[in-house]
Amino acid sequence: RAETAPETLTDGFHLLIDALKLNGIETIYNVPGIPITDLGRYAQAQGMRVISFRHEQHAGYAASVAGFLTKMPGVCMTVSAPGFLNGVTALANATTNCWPMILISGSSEREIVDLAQGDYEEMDQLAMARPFCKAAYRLNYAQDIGIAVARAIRSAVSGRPGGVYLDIPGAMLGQIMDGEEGKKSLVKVIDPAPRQTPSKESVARAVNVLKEAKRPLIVIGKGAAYDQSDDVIKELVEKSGLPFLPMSMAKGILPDTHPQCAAAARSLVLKESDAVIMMGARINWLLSHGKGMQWGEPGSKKFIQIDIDPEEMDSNVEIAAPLVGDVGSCAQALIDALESEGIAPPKDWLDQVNTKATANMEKMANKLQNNNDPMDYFAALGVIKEAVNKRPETILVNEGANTLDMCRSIVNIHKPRHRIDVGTWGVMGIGMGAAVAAAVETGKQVLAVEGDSAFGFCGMEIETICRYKLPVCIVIFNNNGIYRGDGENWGGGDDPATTVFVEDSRYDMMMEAFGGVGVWAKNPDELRQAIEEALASGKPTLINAAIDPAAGKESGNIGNLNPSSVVAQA
Ligand SMILES: Cc1ncc(Cc2csc(CCOP(=O)(O)OP(=O)(O)O)c2C)c(N)n1
Ligand SMILES: [Mg+2]
Repeated sequence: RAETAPETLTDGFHLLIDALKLNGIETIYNVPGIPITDLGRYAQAQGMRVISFRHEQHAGYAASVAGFLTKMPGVCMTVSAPGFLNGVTALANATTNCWPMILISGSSEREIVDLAQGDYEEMDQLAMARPFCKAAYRLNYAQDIGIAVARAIRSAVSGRPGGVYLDIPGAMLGQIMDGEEGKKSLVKVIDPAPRQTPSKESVARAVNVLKEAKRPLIVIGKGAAYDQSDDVIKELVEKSGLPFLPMSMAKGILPDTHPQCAAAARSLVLKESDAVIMMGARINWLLSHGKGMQWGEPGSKKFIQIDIDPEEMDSNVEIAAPLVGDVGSCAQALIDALESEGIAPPKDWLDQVNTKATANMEKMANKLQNNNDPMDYFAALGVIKEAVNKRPETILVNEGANTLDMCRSIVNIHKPRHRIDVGTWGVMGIGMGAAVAAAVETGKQVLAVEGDSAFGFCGMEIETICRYKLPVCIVIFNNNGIYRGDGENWGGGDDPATTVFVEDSRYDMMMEAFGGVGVWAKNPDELRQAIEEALASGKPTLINAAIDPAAGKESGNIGNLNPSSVVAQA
């Protein structure tokens, strides 16, 4: 009797993994649990990297940062209901930052959810996800997995990137189908984020604005960093001769030490410029909505805005020349048009900016060299600055208030996408997920500069960092409290409710508990030594840098966003 070949079968578990791998997705950031634990095991068995965290919010932050770094959607996988909800913060943050990620959550069967019959971790997750993401899909049948994953990838990366939710009821994973049929059902996405070129008229309009400008400026946003058109952006900046102002996560597309970098003369260029090219940068709260005294007289400048989303135009201020398209295509179109128009670089203006920037940098340099005891932010950041200048390949992760604001303006970045921070929302707790993703996706050394309060949002993930032996050096700026230590209650007195932080918390001992290197650094020399050893060894390290609790300002540079009470002042 001829042996009949055993029928090859596949199932939802394996089709989902095959669909992700077919589209070049090799990593899953997750917290295992019912009903997705086996999905993670099978993914590992099929050669995927499955990085398991202690909390889904940080797995989600890692997935979103992976999206920012790779232009492919980072994948976060969670259990139902509470695990899903923990992931939604990261999904919403990804959508706000325009970073591509896919949150895949196990869920309950529809017939139980729709009759609210009280399933294990029951929730109508698809409905809950919709307000916080770009697109949300549910998979009911294994044969739809190919097209669903394709749609999720395309939704995440096409146009303005963002978060996508994919709901997978547990039973669907167990559905079987013929192996060959299964293979045929898979879809490899073709050109998921097509280049979008601006119209000729829009380019001509922008060039006309630049022709009349005496003091033009380019503001480069994280959307430009995401686009990975680094060479074209550099060419546009250098051929046009314009000063450029990099937003926080756009630092490094051109090095902060570039002669046209206006970061150290930010107030001058925002106030005095008469034409501003916004390149992948939204005119939102981070730029005071384009209004107020920092922008000079109302109506004193014309905006050219490069954005992939036409609806971003006029969101806050009138845009004289909208350029709709991806950053690379728009920058190239401007280079070609400027060349044919022969517009001369604004030399006097650039000299004026340079003079101001140089003077400001000299003033700052003097502040960085101090041995105040206790150590202050300036001295500690002077050490961080040196370390990154010495190893420009290091990826800097940064969060906090003073720790964030001062690090952003003091520590130079020399390479694109080598600074990852709190993004558009200013979210605390992004640090450890970002550090894991940066290390996993790039293989590079990561230096995470954390406020002590910010670290508190994600500190348990140091166990994840140690478990995977990732090259991450965490420096906690420990001023014993949120914002500026806790002057009013510092030392706490007797009432524990008013003592926000323990004086001299020993975060370094936490790291030792998980097999990492822990150091308590109380002055710049100890900090320098500890960082040097960590970056040389690549070992997971946590340096607890003691910072003067009286240093810094409440809420760093954004205290003015706080509402004030008239009654309280009465
Ligand atoms: C999820 C979330 N919850 C609260 C907040 C509000 C906040 C902004 S900055 C910050 C902590 C600042 O203290 P830290 O010690 O990190 O830094 P430093 O000034 O150097 O002492 C908080 C709590 C935000 N942004 N996100
Ligand atoms: Mg603090």
